[in-house]
Amino acid sequence: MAPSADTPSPPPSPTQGRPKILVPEKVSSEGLALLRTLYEVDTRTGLSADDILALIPHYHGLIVRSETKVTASLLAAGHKLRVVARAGVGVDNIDVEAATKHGIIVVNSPAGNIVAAAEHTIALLLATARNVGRADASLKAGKWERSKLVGVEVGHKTLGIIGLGKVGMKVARMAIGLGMKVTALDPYASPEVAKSAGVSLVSSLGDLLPVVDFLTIHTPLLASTLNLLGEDELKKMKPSARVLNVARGGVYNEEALLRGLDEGWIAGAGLDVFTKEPLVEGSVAARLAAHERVVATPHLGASTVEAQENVSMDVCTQVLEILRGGLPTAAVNAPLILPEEYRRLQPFVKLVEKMGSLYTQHYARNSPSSSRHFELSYHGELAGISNTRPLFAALVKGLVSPISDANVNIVNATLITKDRGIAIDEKHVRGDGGGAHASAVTLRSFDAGAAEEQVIEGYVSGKSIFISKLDRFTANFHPEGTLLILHNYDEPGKIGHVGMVVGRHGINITFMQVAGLNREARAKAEATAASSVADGPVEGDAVDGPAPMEGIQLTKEALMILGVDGEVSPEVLEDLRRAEGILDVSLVRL
Ligand SMILES: NC(=O)c1ccc[n+]([C@@H]2O[C@H](COP(=O)([O-])OP(=O)(O)OC[C@H]3O[C@@H](n4cnc5c(N)ncnc54)[C@H](O)[C@@H]3O)[C@@H](O)[C@H]2O)c1
Ligand SMILES: O=C(O)[C@H](O)COP(=O)(O)O
Repeated sequence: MAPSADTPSPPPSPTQGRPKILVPEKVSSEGLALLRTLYEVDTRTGLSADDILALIPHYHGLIVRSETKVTASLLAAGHKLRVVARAGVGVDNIDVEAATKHGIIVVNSPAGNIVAAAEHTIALLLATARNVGRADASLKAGKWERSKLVGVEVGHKTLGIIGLGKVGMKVARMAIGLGMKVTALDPYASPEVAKSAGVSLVSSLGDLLPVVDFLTIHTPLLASTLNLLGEDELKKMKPSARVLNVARGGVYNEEALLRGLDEGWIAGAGLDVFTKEPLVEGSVAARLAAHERVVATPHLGASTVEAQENVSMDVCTQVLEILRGGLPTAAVNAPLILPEEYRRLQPFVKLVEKMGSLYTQHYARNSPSSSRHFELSYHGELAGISNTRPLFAALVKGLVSPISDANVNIVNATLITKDRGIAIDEKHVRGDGGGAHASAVTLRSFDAGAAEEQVIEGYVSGKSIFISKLDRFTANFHPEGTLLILHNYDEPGKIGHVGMVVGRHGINITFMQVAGLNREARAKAEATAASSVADGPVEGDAVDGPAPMEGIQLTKEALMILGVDGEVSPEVLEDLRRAEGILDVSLVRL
C-alpha cells in the first residue's frame, strides 16, 4: 500500500539493504542499541494508527508496548514484516491469530516486569491505606487537612490475592514482609509452594471475600475472569475493605465498583488498569479514576527503568535472532506443529490438547493439591513416531489454557512446565496395537494426595477425535463444545430429572451419553458389594468420600455426559449437584 499525500513520509535514509525496525512507543534504549548494530531502527513515537499503517510496508520488524493496536489490517499491510515484538507480557493489543496467518512471529517478555508490577501493587496498597493521592493533591492546593486524611495500617491486616502466579506470589512475599496475613484463591496454584511462602489457600470467593481487608487481583483477563468481581461479590466484602488492580481492566466490573465506592460497600480502590485505555472522558473508567476514594495510575505497573531495560533486552535479542534466521526464546505464536509433521500428527495434537483441557477443568477443579505429574502414553502406530514434541506441547497447552493466557507452542512448552511445576513423562507403548484403535493416547495424572490416579484415554478415527475412557468409565464422545459431566448413581429416572433441571434453565442439550463402569471396575465393585453384604457394616467404620446409598449400588455408578448450548450459570451447577444420587458435576468448555 503506498502512503497517501497526508501521511508521514517514509524514514529519511533510504534503506541500504539492512532490515528495518519500527518502534512507535517508548522502549528502553539498551535493547535498541543491540539491534542498531545490524539493523536500521526507527523510534517514532506520537504516530497515529493511520500513520503506522502507511509506514508499515517498509519494515521487517515492529516493537510495541500496550498502546499500539496491532490489528489484522496493519499486519496485512506489513508485506515485509517478519516479527512483532511486545516489550512486556500482555499481547491483548496484538491480533496474534492474524499474525500467525501471515507467518509473522510474535514474541514477548514473559518475566521481565514481574518485580515492577508487584512493587506497584504494594505502592497502591499503601497509597490507598494512607490516602497518599488525596493528601498530595490537598497540600498542593494550599490546604493542611490532617484530620480529614487519617488512614489505616496494613500490618496485621489480611490481604486477599486472586491469582497466585508470578506477580501474585511476589506480592504475597512482599505483603508478608509488611506484616500482613496473606490468603489466596487460585485453584491451580501449588499448595506446597503457597505453604512454604506462608500463604493460606482457600477454594472459593465465598471463603475469601468476607475475611480480607485488602484484595488484589493477579489473573490474566480471560472469559472466566472477566467481571469476576461484580456487585454480589463486592457486597460480600467488609465495607472497610480496599481493592487493587494491577492486572487487567475488566476483572472488577467497573460499574459495580463505582457504585460500591459511591454507596459505601467498599472503602477505596487502587487502580492501574482499566477496560479502555487511555481513559475516555465521561466513561465509567474515567469516573472511577477521578473518584476521591480511588488512587489511580495510567497503567504504570511495568514502568520502571529496570523493568523496561529487562523487557527491551528480552525482545530485542529475539528480534535480532529472528531477522537473521534464528529462533526466538519466548515466541507467542510459533507453530505448534511443523509443516512436515502436520498431516500425520494434526488430529492427535487436537486430541491431546483437548485431553489436557478436560483434565484441568474436570479433575484439577476438585484436587488442586495434585502433584501435577503426568504420563502421556502413545499406543499402536503412534508409538512409532519419534518426534512427539507437538503432542507434548499440545498437552501443556491444553492443561494451562483454561487458566492462563500464555500462548503455548513447541518453543516455550518446556519452559512453561518448569514455571508451573508440571512434570510430564512420555511413554511409547509398542506392541499393544493401540487396543481397538490403530493409534490411541492415554493421559495419566499421579496425585500423591488422592487414592487413585486419574486417567483419560482417547483415539482418532478418520479426522474425528474421541474420548474413550474417563477413569473407571468407558465412554465414546467428541471432546468439543460445552459439556456437563455428571457422576451419578445409574438409576431409573436420573436422565429425565437432569434433563428437567437443565431445561428449566433454558439450556438446550445437543447430545447425551451415559458412560458405565469398565469391565475391571465393575468386577471390583461387584466383589466389594458382595463382601460388604456378607460382612455387614462394622460399628465405627469410617467412610471416605460420598457414601453409596446401598452396597450393591457401587456397581451402578455412571458418568452422564451432556453436550449443551448456551450459558451454564453457577446456579445450574448448584441445582444439578443438589439432585438426589448426583455425586459430582463439572462444567467443561472444550
Ligand atoms: N499493570 C501492569 O503493567 C502489568 C505488568 C505485568 C503483568 N500484568 C498483568 O498481571 C497479570 C498476572 O501476570 P502473571 O505474570 O503473574 O501471570 P501468571 O500466568 O504467572 O499468573 C496468573 C495466575 O492466575 C491464576 N488464575 C487463572 N484464572 C484464575 C481464576 N479464575 N481464579 C483464580 N486464579 C486464577 C493462574 O492459575 C495463575 O497462577 C496478567 O494479567 C498480566 O498481564 C500487568
Ligand atoms: O502486559 C504488560 O507487560 C504490562 O501490562 C505492561 O504494559 P506496558 O508495556 O504498556 O507498560
